[in-house]
Amino acid sequence: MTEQALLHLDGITKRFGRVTVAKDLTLSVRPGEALGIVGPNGAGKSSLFAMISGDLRPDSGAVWFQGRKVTDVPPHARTRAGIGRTYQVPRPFEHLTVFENVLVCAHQGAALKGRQAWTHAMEVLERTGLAELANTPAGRLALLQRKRLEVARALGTGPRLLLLDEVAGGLTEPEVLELVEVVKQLHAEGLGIVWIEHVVHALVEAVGRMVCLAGGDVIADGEPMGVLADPKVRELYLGGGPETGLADEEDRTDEEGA
Ligand SMILES: Nc1ncnc2c1ncn2[C@@H]1O[C@H](COP(=O)(O)OP(=O)(O)OP(=O)(O)O)[C@@H](O)[C@H]1O
Repeated sequence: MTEQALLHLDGITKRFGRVTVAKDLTLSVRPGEALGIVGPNGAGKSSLFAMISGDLRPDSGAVWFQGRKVTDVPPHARTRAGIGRTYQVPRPFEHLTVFENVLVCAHQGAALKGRQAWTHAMEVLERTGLAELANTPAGRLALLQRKRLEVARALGTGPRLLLLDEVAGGLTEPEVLELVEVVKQLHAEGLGIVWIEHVVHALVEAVGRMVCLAGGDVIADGEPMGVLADPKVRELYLGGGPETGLADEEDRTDEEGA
């Protein structure tokens, strides 16, 4: 199982004082799979990404990537190994151009040099719809472009696994749909994707499997509409949670209000 998985989290536990963000959590992602993660605020979703990327060390348990135990491997080495991530708040080099931002990631993350790095960076800008903005300083980008650049910077590192942390947050509906198309295309190209998102209908469009986290553990795992229909998910996440944009969720609210 571990050998076949792209990513395998084996019984990881992480506590911040009294707050448990992961409780003996086990989860696998297959090569080329697109997995969506939902869960209430503070469920431990971003902390999970931090433990996968190496920004945070679990108290116990192990992180495996492509059959190799990486629990003690530092973040930059995990990036080189093929784990690329975005951050909830985009962090580009504001004074560098869009192209230069991705080029830095190609150099540092993918270890590419010279023309190879240049070509790779341009390809990434094409794939993320940023080619026309290549010479624009990152600090001048609107939100959608900043989100796209965040994805482009992660792709610049040449990942096998792409971790997307709330990249649809704050976007308009047409912008969300544009982003979904980018993610679907990346998945079609064979990239493994794990996407944390509160804009649930975007996830439903883009992923084949969904996991709901609550209290540091997986409370549902399976086909997206099945997970969203799970009574535990409805109670712990959708009940008082954010807008999902899903028709049946609106129906449910109407029924409750009737
Ligand atoms: N470095 C830290 N030190 C102390 N507490 C932390 C730290 N990082 C996260 N936490 C706490 O852990 C809990 C889980 O945070 P996390 O950001 O992982 O949740 P989340 O599911 O991503 O939430 P959201 O959906 O709001 O982004 C929160 O209560 C948070 O305050």
